[in-house]
Amino acid sequence: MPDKDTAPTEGRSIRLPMVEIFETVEGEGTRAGFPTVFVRLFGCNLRCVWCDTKYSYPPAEAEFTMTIEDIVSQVELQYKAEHICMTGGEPLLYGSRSAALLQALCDIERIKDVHVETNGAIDLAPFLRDIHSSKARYIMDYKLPDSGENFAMLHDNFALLREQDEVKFVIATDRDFDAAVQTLKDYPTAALALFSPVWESMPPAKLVEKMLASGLTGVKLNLQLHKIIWDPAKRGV
Ligand SMILES: Nc1nc2[nH]cc(C(=O)O)c2c(=O)[nH]1
Ligand code: SF4
Ligand SMILES: [Mg+2]
Repeated sequence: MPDKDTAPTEGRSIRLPMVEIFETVEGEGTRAGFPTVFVRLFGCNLRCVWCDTKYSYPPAEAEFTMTIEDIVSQVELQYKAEHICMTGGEPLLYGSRSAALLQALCDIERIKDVHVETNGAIDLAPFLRDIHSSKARYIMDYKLPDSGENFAMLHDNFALLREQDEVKFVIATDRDFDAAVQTLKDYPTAALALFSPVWESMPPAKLVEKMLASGLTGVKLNLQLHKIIWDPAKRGV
C-alpha cells in the first residue's frame, strides 16, 4: 500500500484509468443531497447482476487516463462542491495508486469529505492504516446472494469500519433481505447500515414494510435520489 511511490511529489504523476468526473448532488447515504464531485474510476473485480454502471469495466474501455495531479486540478478548478464521491467500478482496485488518489483528494483544502464507494471485496485494512485524513470515509456495499457476488465478500471489513463509515445492503429479493439481517447479526460493525432497494425488483414500500416488521431500528432506508430525479439510465447525474 502507500509507501515511497505515493510520496506527495512522485505520487502526483501516477495515472489511473477513468470513466468520468462530474458534479451533481449525492444520491445516496448520509450525505445524500449535498453537491458532490464524482470521480469515477474504470475497472471492477465483481460483476453484479443488477450493476447500473456496466460502462465502467470491460468490455467497455477506459474512456481516458488521468494523472492524480490532473484529477486534483479538475476538482479544484472546475467545481465548487465540498464533497467528493470516489466511485467506479471499484475505486480501490489499484491498491497504492487508489490510495494515493484518495489521499490527494483529501488534501484539497476546500474539500470536507471524501467518501469511497467500495464493493466489499477489497481489504480495507491497508487503506485505513495508510490514509492520514479524517475526511476519508468508506461506504462499503455488501453484495447479497442475488447479486451473484456474495462469495467474494471479505467479512473482516465489518469490524474495521468506523462510526463515520457506512455499510450498504442492496436488496433485490426477500432472500437478500433475510441475508442482510443475518449478516448484521453475524458481523457487528460500528458503521451505519443502509438498506437500498434494487430499483427493478424491490418496491421501496415493500422494503419499508419488511424493515419495520424486522424490528431493526438502527438501519436506514437508502433511496437513490438520482434515479428519482432523472431517468434511471441517465449517466453523469
Ligand atoms: N447522484 C449520484 N449519486 C451517487 N452515489 C453513488 C453513485 C455511484 O455511482 O457510485 C452515484 C451516482 O452515480 N450519482
Ligand atoms: S461492484 Fe459495483 S461496479 Fe462492480 S459490478 Fe458490482 S455494482 Fe457494478
Ligand atoms: Mg451510480
